[in-house]
Amino acid sequence: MSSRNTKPREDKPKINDDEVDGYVPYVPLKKRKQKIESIQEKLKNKRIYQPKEQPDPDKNSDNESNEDEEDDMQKLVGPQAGISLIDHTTELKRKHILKEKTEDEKREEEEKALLEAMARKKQLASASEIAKGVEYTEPMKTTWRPLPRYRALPKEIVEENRLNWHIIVDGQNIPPPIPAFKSMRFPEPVLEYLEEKGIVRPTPIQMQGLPVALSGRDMIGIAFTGSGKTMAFSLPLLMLALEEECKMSLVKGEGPIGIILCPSRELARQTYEGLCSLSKKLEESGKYPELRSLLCIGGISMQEQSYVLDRGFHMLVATPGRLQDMLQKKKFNLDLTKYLCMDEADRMIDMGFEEDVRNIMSYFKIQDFAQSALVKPVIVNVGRAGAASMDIVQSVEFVKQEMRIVYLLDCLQKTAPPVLIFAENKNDVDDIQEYLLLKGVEAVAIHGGKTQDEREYAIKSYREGKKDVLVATDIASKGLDFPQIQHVINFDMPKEIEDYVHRIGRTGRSGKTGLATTFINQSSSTQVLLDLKHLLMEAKQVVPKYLTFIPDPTDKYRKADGSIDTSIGCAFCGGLGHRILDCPKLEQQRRAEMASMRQHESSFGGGGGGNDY
Ligand SMILES: Nc1ncnc2c1ncn2[C@@H]1O[C@H](COP(=O)(O)OP(=O)(O)OP(=O)(O)O)[C@@H](O)[C@H]1O
Repeated sequence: MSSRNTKPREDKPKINDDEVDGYVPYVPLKKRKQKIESIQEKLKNKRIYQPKEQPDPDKNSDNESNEDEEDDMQKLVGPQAGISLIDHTTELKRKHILKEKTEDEKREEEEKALLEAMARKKQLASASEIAKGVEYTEPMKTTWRPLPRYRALPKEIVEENRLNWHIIVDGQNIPPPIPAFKSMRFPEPVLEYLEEKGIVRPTPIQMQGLPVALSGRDMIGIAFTGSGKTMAFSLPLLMLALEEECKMSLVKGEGPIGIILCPSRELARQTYEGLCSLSKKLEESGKYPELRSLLCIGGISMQEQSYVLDRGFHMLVATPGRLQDMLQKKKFNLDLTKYLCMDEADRMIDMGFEEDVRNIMSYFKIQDFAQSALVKPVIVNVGRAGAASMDIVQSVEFVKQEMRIVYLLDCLQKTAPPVLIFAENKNDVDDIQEYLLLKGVEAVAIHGGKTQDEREYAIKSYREGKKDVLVATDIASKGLDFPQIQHVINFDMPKEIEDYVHRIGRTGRSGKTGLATTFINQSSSTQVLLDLKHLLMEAKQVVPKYLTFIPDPTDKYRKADGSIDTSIGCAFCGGLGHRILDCPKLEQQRRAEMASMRQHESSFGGGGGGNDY
């Protein structure tokens, strides 16, 4: 009989009480606990990069015929066929192919087909590697391994610990979560650095993500904003760089050992600075060698970093466009590169960097490197992708368009500084800053129209507490970590709920609470307001009346007890107020793809120019 049956369930995981004592786990989403298995199942279908399915030699002929059907489906739909998946599904409906099924079954099947086709399309294998037919099937080897006492933990205890920390995993031979940095075998200076930063215990994504990445396994990490993902991918890179440098010192023309790709310059700089501080700490101890990092983003010249380039460098933090440019110019190569991390990978693809990322992949030569971006990947999920942090109080207010700027001043009184104000367009950002300056508020602003120097000045002075308010477009919403932001004000509701989650996620970080105020009015799109309503419900926040009056198409998915299965939402964009089949973002992407195909056809078609063999 298991101990679970004989004594009351313990809140604390069973590993080592010294290590976990006092650990306060993340506030759970109630449903997740109850539905852990069903979520795991859904995770497999989520819109994340999935490895190419390996052919199964044991497959029987039935399966083969299924595969044929799937292949046929692939040929029939998608951009290459010129028929969208949505149109294809509509056509299927028209032909009554799904006639015998219940409404729910039909919807599930349609969603599944859509997701599977998308996952196939999303593989990030480099074109040239595919052409060469190179296949990598084994994960990278590192010398790191969990301490013997963790390796010896029985499977049931490991699973129970994951459950208690709300960690969901998927994949083969996954290392156990480890609840203490010390037990992860980091060098003493790294532990000191973490302690100085107030980072005493790993967050759940770090407990599980670090052992996975340190073991050299490919990983897809999903966790909500502000939960410490940066450390989860920076520390393994640092350790790999250290291992390689200790084996053989890097010289001019060598490196990087690993790359972190970021969707914005600001995020890249923040991650780069973190790596530099960690390396400095190691070197200053006198026990470890110098590890060099290079920042490769638009707006800064490589000349400035000639010291690093002249000596070879271990770690590279870059934005995709600039990295591709540097590779083309042969400023460095990826011959020694073993580690690639894409921070906010889905964002990067959304922002149109997919082609750049594919090109970057084609510069990898190391045999052990992934052919399709991921080999036997481990999925680590802590919190629904796209869920808001439970440490944020979300206030949504109906404010007329023309009243917003004046009302901002009242809003600023709600908390002490620092305050971050988001607006969708650059002109609004400029107007708000100007207005606040006139009213004597110390405000700085950033948006894509500002020079790199202006952007850096704004971020630096705000981060150092010299300015009370930062006004920004979404440029500052992704991953930027400002200490202690008290209040985020959304001057407008962003077009997508994902952006809303990123924006408000600038507060309520590292276990602290924060406030987010959002102005809504008739100009906000109905779709995003519905998503917002469901997000507020999920996070147990007050739902303003205005939102409850909007006709809600998800009512049809409501169960007998009145509740909605909020753990599902849209599997494409994460919005809870609609399903994937009605996803506006997917529709937008489909249009963009069709437009780009037409453009492609018109630039290549009919020219009779011959092939470039
Ligand atoms: N284990 C920890 N304990 C306490 N604070 C931590 C811990 N790990 C990271 N932090 C701090 O929490 C803050 C947020 O971390 P980070 O920026 O990595 O979050 P994130 O998950 O990447 O968020 P986002 O999704 O917004 O990018 C940082 O200031 C970081 O120093």
